[in-house]
Amino acid sequence: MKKISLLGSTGSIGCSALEVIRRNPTKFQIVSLAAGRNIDLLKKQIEEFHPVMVSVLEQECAAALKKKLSPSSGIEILYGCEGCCRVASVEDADMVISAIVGAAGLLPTLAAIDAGKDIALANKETLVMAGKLVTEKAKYRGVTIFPVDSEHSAIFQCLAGQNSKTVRRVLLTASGGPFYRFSSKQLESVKPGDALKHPNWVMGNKITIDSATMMNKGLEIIEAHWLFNMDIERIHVYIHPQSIVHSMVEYIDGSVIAQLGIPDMKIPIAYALSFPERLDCPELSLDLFRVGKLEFFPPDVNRFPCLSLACEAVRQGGTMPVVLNASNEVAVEAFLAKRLPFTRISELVDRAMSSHQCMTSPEIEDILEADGWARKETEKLLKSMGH
Ligand SMILES: NC(=O)C1=CN([C@@H]2O[C@H](COP(=O)(O)OP(=O)(O)OC[C@H]3O[C@@H](n4cnc5c(N)ncnc54)[C@H](OP(=O)(O)O)[C@@H]3O)[C@@H](O)[C@H]2O)C=CC1
Ligand SMILES: CC(=O)[C@@H](O)[C@H](O)COP(=O)(O)O
Ligand SMILES: [Mn+2]
Repeated sequence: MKKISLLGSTGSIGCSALEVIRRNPTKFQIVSLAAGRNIDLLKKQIEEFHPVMVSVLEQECAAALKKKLSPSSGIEILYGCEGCCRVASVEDADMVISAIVGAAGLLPTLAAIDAGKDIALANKETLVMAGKLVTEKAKYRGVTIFPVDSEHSAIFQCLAGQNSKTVRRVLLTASGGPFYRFSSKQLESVKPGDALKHPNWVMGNKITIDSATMMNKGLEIIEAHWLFNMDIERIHVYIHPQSIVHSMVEYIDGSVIAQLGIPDMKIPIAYALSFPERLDCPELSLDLFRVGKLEFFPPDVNRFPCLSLACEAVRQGGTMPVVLNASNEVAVEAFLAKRLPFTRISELVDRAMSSHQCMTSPEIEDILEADGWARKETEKLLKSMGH
């Protein structure tokens, strides 16, 4: 029985992970949960999975949750980043699923690694912000990071333990989002409601907007760079509107190995939880006759500049990817709040990166400082741009 701590239990990945666990009660057991503010859903999860410890975003949420639960539940209720880090390092857990959205996922994931837990990693921002630190720490602690992100799970499966020296390149697939056929002019007037309609995946709001700007693919290039120790020049993005081929690996002999499946996150989650075994999921079946065609196109970095910004951030290294990520988080929130036009998301990130004094080889304190600086700077730029 694998004991699991789940961070971000009330989110899209969190709920899919609980569905996998629900269907495999003899294989997995939840020991702790962390969420943000959705205490109604968290209460239901507590009553079903009986964790010994939970954490929520703020003290008020913890107090409200305590009132809703039976006094005899005996559960420990914590809050804030500290509470989340305790959930992530709870003694009993073998594995931590890191599925909080954004930079808030970094410290709890590091706490889990420090405590020697294997990680099922959905929170790509962790590797974008602190890839060097996280991978080095994981190696030192003997911790394995299993990718949950669908493309990285695909690459992991295509690599099948092979030495990366035998790999010529990685073909990272992207749906292109809802606007991949839009002209620059059309992109100027897209609204949050349009951008939140991903053609193939049902996901949280932040990653859905990132898919629409293609910043998601930029973040995923950085994620693949750290997970598979691969230069970004060997990571090539392919627009694949069907989201059936989740990524491919080309070997030095010319063989290309792909992983295919329906677009359902339960597949990569199940693999990360059960590796090296595979779980029986009869309902998750791919009918290629129904899919009919699989198409591949090159990305257009002129209409989707976030891809180039992400590559530039890795090339500069140090704290630049931290700024890319933080500035993007602020810009996405501003777009969702209808403060910022869609096409200005990339412009804002670009401007924040341009005004950053990049620091090489940052420690965790430097990373957090750069994150805070970028958030303030982006807010300042937003105002100076009249938003
Ligand atoms: N959704 C998907 O299919 C995929 C997601 N990912 C990645 O996985 C991560 C999660 O994405 P997704 O599930 O879509 O996001 P959601 O927005 O659906 O869920 C986010 C989760 O994080 C919690 N949360 C947010 N902020 C905090 C905080 N400060 N402290 C503690 N908990 C917090 C939320 O709590 P609450 O709702 O209670 O406030 C919620 O449980 C992201 O990094 C994303 O890029 C990667 C591949 C696919
Ligand atoms: C499900 C998943 O892994 C997402 O990251 C997804 O790939 C987003 O789709 P895009 O390819 O449109 O970014
Ligand atoms: Mn992905």
